[in-house]
This record gives sequence, structure tokens and C-alpha cells, in this order.
Amino acid sequence: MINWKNTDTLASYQELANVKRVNLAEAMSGEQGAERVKNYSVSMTEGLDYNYAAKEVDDTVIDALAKLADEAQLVDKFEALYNGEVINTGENRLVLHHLTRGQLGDKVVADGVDKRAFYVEQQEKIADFANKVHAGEIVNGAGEKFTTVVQIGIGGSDLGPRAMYLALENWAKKNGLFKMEAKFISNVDPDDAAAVLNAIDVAHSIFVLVSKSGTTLETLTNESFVKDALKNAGLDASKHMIAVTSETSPLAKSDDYLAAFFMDDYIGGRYSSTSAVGGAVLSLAFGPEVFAQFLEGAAAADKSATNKDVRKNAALLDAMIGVYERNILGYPATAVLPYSQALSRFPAHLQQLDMESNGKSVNRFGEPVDYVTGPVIFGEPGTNGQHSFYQLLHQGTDIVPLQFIGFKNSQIGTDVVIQDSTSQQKLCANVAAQIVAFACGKSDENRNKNFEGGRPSSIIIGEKLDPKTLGALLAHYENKVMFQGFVWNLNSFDQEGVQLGKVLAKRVLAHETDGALKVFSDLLNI
Ligand SMILES: O=P(O)(O)OC[C@H]1O[C@H](O)[C@H](O)[C@@H](O)[C@@H]1O
Repeated sequence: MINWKNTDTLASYQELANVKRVNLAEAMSGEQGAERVKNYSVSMTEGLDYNYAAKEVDDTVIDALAKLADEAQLVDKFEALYNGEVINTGENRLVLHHLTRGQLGDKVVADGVDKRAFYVEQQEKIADFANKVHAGEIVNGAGEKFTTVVQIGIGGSDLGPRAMYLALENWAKKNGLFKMEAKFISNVDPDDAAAVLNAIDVAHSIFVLVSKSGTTLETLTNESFVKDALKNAGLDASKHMIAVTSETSPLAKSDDYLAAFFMDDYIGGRYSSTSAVGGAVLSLAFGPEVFAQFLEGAAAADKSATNKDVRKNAALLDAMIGVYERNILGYPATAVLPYSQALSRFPAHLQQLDMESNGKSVNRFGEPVDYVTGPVIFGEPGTNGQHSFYQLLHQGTDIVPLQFIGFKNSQIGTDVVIQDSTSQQKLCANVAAQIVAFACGKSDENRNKNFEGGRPSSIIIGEKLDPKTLGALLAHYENKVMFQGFVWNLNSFDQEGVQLGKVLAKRVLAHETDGALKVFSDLLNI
């Protein structure tokens, strides 16, 4: 029997506040520190480990977090989710993104349809379409092959797929699997669409219109922008556009598209990279086999998230340490710092994933909660960030927990030895150095040069960023956010907080404003 309870009503949560704090600088020094780095590690999937040696935890804290995870029934709730319970209470929907990459539990039938079969059918249709485009069986009006794919979408219909594309672009080129270049148009700023259109050859481009709802202002505006450009080039837009949407959306039955692929209301936008939303663009860019490997990696991480033992379940442990940092230690933010240029847009994706899911102050029943919930998420790849905002992370008045991601090997493999080390070694040396610098600090008589230390971080260490590890990484964070939402008794799968601004913007455009809104409208020349 599952109980949905607020965090502060749980006995184990109350106990957590009394658990002795860890002195991180001490714990990470000398032999003791070395032992922690060796032992405080859990495998996420093959070739990917989560190391939490530099977090402010020890066995006692982990035991207390395990108790809270048990009392909050986190793994049971995950099980209920993948077995098809209505977890998205706000919108009365199931939450089925895990089914796009595997069947973790029971068959889930909704609206009379076996949902796993539905998602697989869409994957197969996309694979068939992509193969035909690559083989030159689906061609443009002049009978020529398409060379470029342009995704038009915003939020979840942009950030995840874009981050995944960028993460695999160089890997695919290196491995001879690069089929089509992908570009993305998201912003309603006309400069976004114009710049992309200027940079491509429209006659050889397929546009993927992605909108789950089929009603998003930015996306529909950009569709018209692109259709105009196609028309001006003397091309038939319907021969250049495909749609990814839900079957119930206004776009679903339109003749305006060469093909349409579907997801459904049970896949939240920010959880849609493994559905047709990511599937279409990634299969066109790299081929369906690469997309299948990506799903395989995600499925493996999902499987490991079903483990009841917090020490063997990286997503659960990461989530629980995050809750401890947020609610007990009182830290307001978390930075995600991939030491991998390929993951340049991954933090942007996580911003939406985490903050749109858990940035809430009412519980899943709509009642206010008396505790803090999701942290602010931000990040940039290292080492670039080191030369930017790390000053505050090292010496600022707030402590910001850090999530490093690093890989032993580069994707392309081209490297140079300068002063006895490769660039890849320099990259990895920096991440190792940062972890210890943040944790241990360094005392100096000059206060300006003093480092307090005690600044916690974790690191996900991988062999190499490839489709499988990328899929696992993506699923890890999705599952982490899900577990945290469960702890906080939130509905992590709706996003009412984005509505008000949209409503007001419509009012501005209809000139139905007064007061401050009217003056801003005038100031901005609307
Ligand atoms: O895919 P769409 O229906 O066009 O939605 C695109 C995005 O816009 C909405 O405002 C939500 O904030 C996002 O969660 C969603 O991913």
C-alpha cells in the first residue's frame, strides 16, 4: 500500500536533522580521503560510475537517508509509476517515459492500447522513414537527397534532443555514423529562425515540427516562418516537413506533413528525449541503430534505479544526497559541471528537467508544503566554467553542491602532448583537482587567498561518451528528479507555473492591457 505523505511528517526525516554532520575537509584528507574515493562509488551502468566521496555524507548519514528512502517508499512509487498508476495527479495522467526504452514491469494498457507496443511502433516507423531518407528513397521535389534536418520545437521539444544531438555529433562523425547535420530552431526571436535558415540549404532540408500539444505559440510561429522561407524558395512545404506530436493534437491529422510520428500525453515534454521527440531528429542525424543504443543505455539505468538498496542505486542515492543538501544542510542551488565539451547543452536540459519538475510549493494534492523543494540548477562545461563562475563556488558566501561529470577518453581521439600530458589528461586533471580543492580547501594567512573547503561535490565517471553512456546519463537524471519529487510529495510531471506568463503575453499582443503591463508594452514598442 502506497502512502503519499509530506516529507516533514516522516519520522526518518525528523531523525535526519539530528544525524552528526560530516566534516568534509577532514574526511577527504589523507588516507581516509583516499579510502572514501575508492569505496564511495556505485555503478550506474556498464562504464559509468557515480562517486560520492566528496559529498558531506558518511555511512551514518547514508543509513539515515536509506531509512528515509524506505519510509517514503521511493522504489515502490517508481514501481507504481512504471506499472501504470496515475502519478501525474495534476493532469490525471500516467507517466510512461520509461516505457519508451523498455518494459520494467507489467504491461501498461491505456486508452485500449498496449503502450509499450505503441512506443515501439513509433520507433519502427521513424527508423523506416530515416532509413528511406538516408537511402535516397524519400527525396526532395527535385529528386535529390536531403542533407540536413532542422528541429522546430521549444522546451522539452528542443532542449533534450538538442543536448543529445550535440553530445553525439562528433562521436558519430568519428565513427562514420554521421548521416545528416541537425539544426534547431526554438526561440520566437525571429533572429533564431532567420539565422538557421541562412545557414542551411533549404532545398535539401527536412524540418521536424515537434510539439506535443500542437499549440505552442513559438513553435507554430516558427513553422510559419519556415513555410514562408520554403515558399519563397519555390518549394512545396509539405514535401519538407514532418511532425512529431500527440495523436490528439491539432497537428496530428494535417496534410501539411510528409509524415507524422506520435508520442502521447503520458510523456512529459522534459522526459521526451527517448520518445519520438528525440527519436526523429536523432535517427535522421545518426541512424536508427545509434538511437537504439541510446535507448539501451537509458533502459539499463532505469533497471538499476529499481534496486531497493540505496548504495546500489545511483539515481536514488544521488536524489537522497540532494535532499539532504537541500533540506537539512540548506543549500539553495546545484551546479552541473560536465568536463566534456560534447555535453555543452546538457546543463540547459537539466535546468528544465529539474526545475520544471520540482520547482513547486504545493504537494501532489495541491496543499502548500512547509519545506524547501527543488534547488536552482545551472552549469557549464569544465574547464570553461573554472574561468568564469568558480570564484563564487570556491569562496562565495553560499555553498553550492556540485555535480561533476567526466570521461577517461575523448570522443574524437585527436590529441596533442604538451609538457608531457595530453589535453584529455589536462581536462581530467582539472576535474580531480577541483573536487579536492572544493572539499579540502587550503588555509592561508591572507584571508583573500584562503579556501575554507567543505564544499561538496560528486562525480559521474565514464569510460567514454557514446550513445549508451549518454542514454544512461539522461535516464539517471530523470530518475533522480523523479525520486526527489517523491520525497517532497510533489507532482513532478505537470508545469502550471509556466502558464501565467503565456496568458499575459497573449493579452499584450491583443492590446488588452492596463497599468504596468500597458506601460511595458509601450516601452517595448508592441
Ligand atoms: O511540446 P510542446 O507542447 O510544444 O511544449 C513545449 C514546452 O512548452 C511548455 O510551455 C512547457 O513549459 C514545456 O514543458 C514544454 O516542453
